[in-house]
Amino acid sequence: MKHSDVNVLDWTVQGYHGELTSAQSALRGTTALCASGALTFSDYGVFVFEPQQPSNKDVVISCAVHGDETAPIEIVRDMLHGILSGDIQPCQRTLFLIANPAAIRIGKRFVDENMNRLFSGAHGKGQTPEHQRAAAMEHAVSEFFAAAPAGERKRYHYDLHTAIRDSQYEKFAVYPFTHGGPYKKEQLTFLAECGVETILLNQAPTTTFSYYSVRTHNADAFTVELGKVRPFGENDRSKFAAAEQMFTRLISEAELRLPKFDANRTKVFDVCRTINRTVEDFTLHFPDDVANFTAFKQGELLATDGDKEYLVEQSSERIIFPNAKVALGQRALLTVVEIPVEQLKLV
Ligand SMILES: O=C(O)CCC(=O)N[C@@H](CCC(=O)O)C(=O)O
Ligand SMILES: [Zn+2]
Repeated sequence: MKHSDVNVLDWTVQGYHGELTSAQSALRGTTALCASGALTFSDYGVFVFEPQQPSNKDVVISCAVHGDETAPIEIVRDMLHGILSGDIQPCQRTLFLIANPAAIRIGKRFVDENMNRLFSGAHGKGQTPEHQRAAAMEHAVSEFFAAAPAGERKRYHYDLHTAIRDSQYEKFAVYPFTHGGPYKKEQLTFLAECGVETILLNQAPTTTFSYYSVRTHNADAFTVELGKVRPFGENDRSKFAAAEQMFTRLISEAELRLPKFDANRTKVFDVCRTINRTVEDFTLHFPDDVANFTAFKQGELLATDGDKEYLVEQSSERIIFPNAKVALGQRALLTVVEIPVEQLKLV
């Protein structure tokens, strides 16, 4: 059986669940020779492209940390099929990850635990398949970066998601905590070229996949939100065309030429509060159809966590990622305020 005969997404989900024929499962650990290099099917949901010619970038593109966020899964699937068919000819080392096949199978955000709270060691505290898979994803990233040729290299990780709600800014990215380090104009420009012109600055360490790659591997890494969660086949791919094109260019061009940084292109929001759910009796005091980045008036009640009331503290405080159903101890809501790009330490 040839690698190009399989649908990499079906192969991943069925292989993870032990449902492949022996001919299909025999592809695990094998390599397909492609137009510009070799694509190894390292494991279910783990695909490593090594170019024939030396490159200077190591790029990780991941999807399905949340299993119902299908647009990124379609993008990764189609990029892999493009590489196998020769339509995409990468010249940069690239690791593609389909992170949570079990959650894809049931069409849910997760099975037992939110995988995007299990990185940077958090997976060591539990035994669910999601804990194990988060560890496996970290291992795949570590092996990939460790296997790079010697010399000066640039590491990137784009962890692709879609949001549960509508958003006033359809596409946005989370810039993980930099520990005081500068923000990169090149990355803000790359994201803007992807159509991602809204950035959220996280101001604390987290257990997300993107923060893991920043902190552990010194990569430029982002959680990239490409619109709203929809079932497979219902995504309007024209909305992500710029992002797909830029990810393809990133891995296919020896030197990606970007326009000059333009501070006016990007809106930047700083996280001002993280509101956690600590008790069963947690309520959000606004409707489910209130979009991400909606601004509230000072003094308005946002949430109650048992007896504790969370009121809007600042004018123009906006909400993002509200979810009253998160597990106890987890983030149920962030509030953000817009800040001028000029306020950032930029390099
Ligand atoms: O729409 C939502 O409420 C959640 C969308 C989502 O999965 N967002 C990520 C953000 C990760 C980060 O902060 O870098 C998540 O909640 O895991
Ligand atoms: Zn997500």
